[in-house]
Amino acid sequence: MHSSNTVSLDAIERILREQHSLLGSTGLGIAFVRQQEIVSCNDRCAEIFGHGAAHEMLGRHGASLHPDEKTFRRLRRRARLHMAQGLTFRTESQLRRHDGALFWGGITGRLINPAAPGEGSIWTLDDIDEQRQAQALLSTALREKQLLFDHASVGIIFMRRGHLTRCNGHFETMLGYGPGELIGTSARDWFASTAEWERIEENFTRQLAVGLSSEGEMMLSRKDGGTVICEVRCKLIDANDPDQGTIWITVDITERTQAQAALAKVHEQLEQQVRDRTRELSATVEDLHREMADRKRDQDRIYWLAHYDPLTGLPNRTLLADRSTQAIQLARDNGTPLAAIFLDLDHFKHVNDSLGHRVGDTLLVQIAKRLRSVVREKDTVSRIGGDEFVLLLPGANAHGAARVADKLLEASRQPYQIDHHELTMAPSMGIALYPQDGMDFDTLTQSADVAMYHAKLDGRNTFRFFTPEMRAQSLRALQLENALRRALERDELQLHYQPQVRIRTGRVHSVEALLRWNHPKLGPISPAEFIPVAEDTGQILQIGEWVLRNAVRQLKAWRLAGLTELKVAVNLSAIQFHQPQLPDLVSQILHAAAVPPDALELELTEGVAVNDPRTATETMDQLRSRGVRLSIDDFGTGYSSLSQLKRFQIYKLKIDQSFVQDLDHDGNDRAIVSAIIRMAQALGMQTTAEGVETEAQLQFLRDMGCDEAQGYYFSRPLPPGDDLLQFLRSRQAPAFSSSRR
Ligand SMILES: Nc1nc2c(ncn2[C@@H]2O[C@@H]3COP(=O)(O)O[C@H]4[C@@H](O)[C@H](n5cnc6c(=O)[nH]c(N)nc65)O[C@@H]4COP(=O)(O)O[C@H]3[C@H]2O)c(=O)[nH]1
Repeated sequence: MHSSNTVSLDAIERILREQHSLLGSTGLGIAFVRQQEIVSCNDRCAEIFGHGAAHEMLGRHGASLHPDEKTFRRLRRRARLHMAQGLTFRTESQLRRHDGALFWGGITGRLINPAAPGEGSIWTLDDIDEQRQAQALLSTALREKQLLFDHASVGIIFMRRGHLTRCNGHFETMLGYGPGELIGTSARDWFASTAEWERIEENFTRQLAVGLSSEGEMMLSRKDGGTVICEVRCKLIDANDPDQGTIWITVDITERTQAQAALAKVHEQLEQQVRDRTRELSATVEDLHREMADRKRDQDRIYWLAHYDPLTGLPNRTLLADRSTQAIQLARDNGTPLAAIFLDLDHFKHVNDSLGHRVGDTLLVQIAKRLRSVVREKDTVSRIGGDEFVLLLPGANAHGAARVADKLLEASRQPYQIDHHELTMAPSMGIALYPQDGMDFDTLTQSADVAMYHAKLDGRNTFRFFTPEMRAQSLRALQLENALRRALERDELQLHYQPQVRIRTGRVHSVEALLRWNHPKLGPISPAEFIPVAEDTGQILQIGEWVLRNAVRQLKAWRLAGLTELKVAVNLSAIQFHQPQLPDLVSQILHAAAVPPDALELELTEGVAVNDPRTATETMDQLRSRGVRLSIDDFGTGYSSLSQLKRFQIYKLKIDQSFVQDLDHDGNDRAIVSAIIRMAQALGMQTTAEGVETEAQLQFLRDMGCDEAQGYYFSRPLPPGDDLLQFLRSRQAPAFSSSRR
């Protein structure tokens, strides 16, 4: 062997060792294959296929390294085509390990000598199973991501430097753009306004600067101009590199916002309704409270009015009745005494009539206070009428009640000062004791009332204890008083007229009006009986006015019927006479009936001037100056002085019938009557004798020179009917004979 052409054995061995270590140190598996079997391989190759050592691989058929025969042949066909051209065949294919498990391998194959394929091929193998699995995972993840991206029900956009770099279909649809149309657009293009964009940009920039994701709502503009309200969540793609841009997840909340707005509106409306309703309710509740308070106040007021006297604030009759009933029960249960005092103010009416109601009211209030101050706390002082009070004294016996009555009399002596008036007001009191004078409220107060009436009869300004005898006497007076209250309104009063006959001529110049009262149950009641009652209660004023009016009206009728010179005489009570307005009233009545004043004669009793001659004179002057004539009735029974008679310029004296009655057999009466007639003549006054019943009486009177006579001898007092008219006509005074004297 030539040394230059021959390779020494050592050299070959060295080369082989080098190749062996080269094959052993590479990370790739390397195998020589001839006739589809492995003839040589390195350890890595054995390791990849799951063998412990390379020699275990030797002789293995290529097909056993592939998943199946079919795969192996397909790969072999492809490799042969390639390698036959001297090219390296590369592929990735699944292979089978020794334990049967499949794995991915990266394979390259090359023929050792393309010109002689039978020399075999050399294959390298890389275990890329993990890499393939990672790739598979990656592509799955990417696919899933894309799916998510494409089908997400939220808009997803990627922004970089204010421009949209990518977005999903949902976002495009949301804004009404076609696929890809938004790529590259500026956010300003699809923000509802520049201001809105700047607001969002500033917000997001601020929040992203501190590494937070940013959230907010924004208003975008659709391609067709509509507005979309979005909820946005924005995040930097790479927190360390803001240049990478941001990803925005957007949710169209237009409908939700609108629904919320609508809901809020409905809610607000509802709340408004609730507020309105609440306001209405509280107003109603307030009204209700007010109404309840009003009602309570009204009820209290009604109760008060029903139980108290509004003027003095003292309990009224109702409350007195309640308290009396309770006190009576207590007295009965405990066997303790009880007294009631009925108190009536003497002549209180005069104060009212002369000084007016205001003074009268003030006086009553002061009196009420004084009464209260005299009695004890547990006693009741009540006002049951104009000037009537009842004091209920639990625990008081006769002695105690008398003491209280004394104290009341004592207290009443102190004058009351009202304006510039100094007034004294004396009480008349009646005392009734439980149980002897009354077992119940009504009887007890009635007894006290009766006793009071007797205190009045006994001269007033005093008190009397009730006695059973009083009741019988007073009952009639009380009955009359009550009945009299309704007499006028029930038209029970009537006037009868009694002619006054001129003795010399027998003619009638005037008639006297005499009041008649025919009560439906009590029958005819004499004025002598009921006039004092009417005077006592003050009813005389009303009645007296009625008498005046009717008498004058009747006179007018007679005058129109031809009795042109007839006059009428009307009785006037002292109480009427003390009315300051009497002269005006008389004038007004005469004027209304168109009757001349000298056709009216007012009959006064002697007593009218006794108490207050000055005022009486004034009233008489006034009446006379108006032309009215005045006469003194029942002359001889009172205490008229001659000087008074002169001063009063009385027109006529009427001789009381008590003197006339006994003229026949009583020398005294004859003397009195003749003296009266002479005196009257001396003073220039007319005389009329009352109660003339006989011719003898008339004769005497005629002889004495009496001017007129009146009595049953001529006529009883008659109602103004035909009989009377006939009588008057038959004795009509001739017009020429009429004179003032
Ligand atoms: N026995 C007897 N009596 C005769 C005779 N002629 C007349 N009389 C009665 O004598 C009374 C006369 O009236 P008087 O002295 O003014 O007395 C009256 C008068 O003071 C008063 N009176 C009557 N009417 C009124 C009135 O309208 N106002 C006022 N204030 N008092 C009146 O009542 C008193 C009684 O009146 P009367 O019962 O009508 O009684 C009348 C009359 O009916 C007679 O021949 N014999």
